[in-house]
Amino acid sequence: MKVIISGGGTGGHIYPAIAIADKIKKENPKAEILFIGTEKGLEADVVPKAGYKLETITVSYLKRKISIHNIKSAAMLMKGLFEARGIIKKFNPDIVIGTGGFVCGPVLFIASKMGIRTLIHEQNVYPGLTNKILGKYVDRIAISFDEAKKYFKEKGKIFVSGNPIREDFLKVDLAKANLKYKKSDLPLILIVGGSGGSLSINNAAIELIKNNKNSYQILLVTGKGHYNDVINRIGNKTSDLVSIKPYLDDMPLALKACDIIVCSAGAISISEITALGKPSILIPKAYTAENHQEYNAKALEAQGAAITIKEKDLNPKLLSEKVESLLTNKTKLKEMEIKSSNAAKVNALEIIYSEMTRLIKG
Ligand SMILES: CC(=O)N[C@H]1[C@@H](OP(=O)(O)OP(=O)(O)OC[C@H]2O[C@@H](n3ccc(=O)[nH]c3=O)[C@H](O)[C@@H]2O)O[C@H](CO)[C@@H](O)[C@@H]1O
Repeated sequence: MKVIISGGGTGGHIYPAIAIADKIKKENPKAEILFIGTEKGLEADVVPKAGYKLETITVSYLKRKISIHNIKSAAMLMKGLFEARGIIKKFNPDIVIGTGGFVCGPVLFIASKMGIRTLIHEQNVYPGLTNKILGKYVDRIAISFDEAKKYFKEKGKIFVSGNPIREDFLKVDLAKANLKYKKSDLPLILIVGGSGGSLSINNAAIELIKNNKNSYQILLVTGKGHYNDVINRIGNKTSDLVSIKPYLDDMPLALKACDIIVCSAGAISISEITALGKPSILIPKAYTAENHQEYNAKALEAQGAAITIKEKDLNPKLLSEKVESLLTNKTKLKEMEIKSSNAAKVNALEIIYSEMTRLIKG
């Protein structure tokens, strides 16, 4: 079996792609897998580290309105289409899978025109622009939430899979996780603003760190682009109970070790949080397309597994109150853990794998 997988830009698109690749390899160790991404996206770092070959193409994002930017992007798109065609022709895959991000546009479009089987996966309730356009051309559309159905015209191609997450999250060892991330018996608060970090979450976390009365540990993951600024602003106003990292390559260990996670509301982060049954304080990023992170967060809050703070309401005092009120109410924390586990959907990989094999055979 030969498979091309394309997905890029942010972790929310790349990690589902890696999870699908790992599943294919597990079921079919002889399968050949090639990733197509861009040089600048997070995939350029993460995909080779996961042990997969990555080819890159030229790509630029489209704005949702007509603009000069879009004319330039169209020229780059033509180049990207040409490059994608060359890579696909040479590799000769049985199927091409897309997990979102602009890079998927030319790859999946040209693959469909070349008569190759195609499948896309959408992680959010509100689909990304690339996937909405691709819906017309691909053979199958995997969605994670029933509500996403209404945004695609091609109803007959849709199936609900849920979000695929890396198997490491499902088999992570607690003792190993604690050894790596817990420095004492105090509760651990993991703070992370998705794969790119979040300025407003970092701002609130800096104050939390400066004012921490040594009642809990903090692991702040800033995002690579924010790290130096955060370190400069905190200076020496920190303690042994605080750890600050730009990015974690072993998120399953950190998530397993934490008692509460404070996080933006990306769809893949939420799937990982529920897979490990963690209570969360979710701060949806306000500028995401159609405010989709707020929908993600509200859905989990409605199930009693999370507390949501809107980005515009976020301040260090409010965050600190929410963290402390959870830590002092063990019954509520336990309840949230159970409800978080109940919200988990962990068979997405089986569903996607069986659909893709059916598609290849058919
Ligand atoms: C700003 C924006 O538009 N973000 C979108 C993007 O987000 P983003 O990439 O932030 O998405 P998520 O929060 O869903 O996923 C982040 C992924 O990166 C991993 N991770 C993160 C930090 C780290 O240090 N190490 C690490 O491994 C997480 O474990 C997770 O697998 O894609 C998601 C899925 O389409 C969307 O729901 C998000 O709204």
